[in-house]
Amino acid sequence: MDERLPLIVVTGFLGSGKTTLIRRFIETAEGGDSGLMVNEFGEAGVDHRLLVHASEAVELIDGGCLCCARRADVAKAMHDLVRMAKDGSRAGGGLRRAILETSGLADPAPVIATLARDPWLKAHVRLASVVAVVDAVAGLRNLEHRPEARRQVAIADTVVITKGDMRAAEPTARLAAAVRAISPDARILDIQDETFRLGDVLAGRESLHAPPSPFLADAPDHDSEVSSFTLPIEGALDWPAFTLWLSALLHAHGDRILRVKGLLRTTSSDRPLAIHGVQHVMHPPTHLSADDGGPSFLVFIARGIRKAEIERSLARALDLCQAGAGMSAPARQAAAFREDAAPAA
Ligand SMILES: Nc1nc2c(ncn2[C@@H]2O[C@H](COP(=O)(O)OP(=O)(O)OP(=O)(O)O)[C@@H](O)[C@H]2O)c(=O)[nH]1
Repeated sequence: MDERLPLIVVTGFLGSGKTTLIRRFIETAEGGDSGLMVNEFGEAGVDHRLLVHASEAVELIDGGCLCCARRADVAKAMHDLVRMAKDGSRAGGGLRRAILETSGLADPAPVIATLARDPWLKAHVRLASVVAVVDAVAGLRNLEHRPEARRQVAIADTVVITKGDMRAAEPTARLAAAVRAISPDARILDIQDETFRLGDVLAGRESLHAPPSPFLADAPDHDSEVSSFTLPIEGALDWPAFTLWLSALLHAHGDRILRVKGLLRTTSSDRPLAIHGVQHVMHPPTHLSADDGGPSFLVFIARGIRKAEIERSLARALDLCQAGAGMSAPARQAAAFREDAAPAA
């Protein structure tokens, strides 16, 4: 019997639903004994703080994209989880699997190749599955326009389609055809399907994956115009004004704002809110189960938009609202941002 710790790599484009899928699994009886490694593209980790509420064994690999600078950090996090699995030091017993969530812009192939090259890890870890998450709202566009999204699907043995419940969702058959064109052998599952079981995807019971071919392990060619910045937020935000501003901003500029997320203290709740915007869509916010005392901030991953411009636009929107300029002021402010932010021709 193979005694090595199963590793499940979960990849997928920005905002496709990776953390949500993992979180749902680790909250089940079957998924509780999972060790997690989370890599985020931005400077500040949001997923990590969301997952830490559900699992004790979470390693954050922050401050950069996994496929470039952080491979040594993944190897170290993996070492830690293997030790935890073996010595049973974790309250509640040892770990039965490790799950690695890559950043939404990562090419998972170099990381997998790194793990395969480390003799100690090779002896202790078995790559059980590479799961790519594709969302039914932005997925087709991402597969068409984003090389990172295509690479993530190309290396996956399992592709999970999310967000089929949303009004703007594309039909599953169209998504499946786009996935098959890239990865003809991948198993394609839709979380809306009543036969869908999280354990079939994330439990790592069997090894599905063939090792990635060496050419996939070449250095990825990132879109150098994509950058990430963090806006620290002092005090409690005026929630109605903020949501109007953010919805209008995504509506007008979602083609350049690939992802926005954050943990915020607001006037509407005594617990921090996790907010998620994915391109043009703002998802409903969720509450952290308690205030963990961590900082309040917004993270943007965007193309051709500067931090100072967003900062100015938000500050003006909130000021206008405080000055009693009416609730449409924040939205007007966000929409007007197009002229402010348009890159010089
Ligand atoms: N309606 C709906 N919303 C979903 C589904 N899956 C995820 N979401 C929402 O989509 C938003 C982004 O989900 P995440 O799980 O944070 O996505 P992610 O891929 O981890 O994001 P990054 O780590 O930033 O790349 C959140 O608001 C989720 O609640 C789904 O199947 N249906």
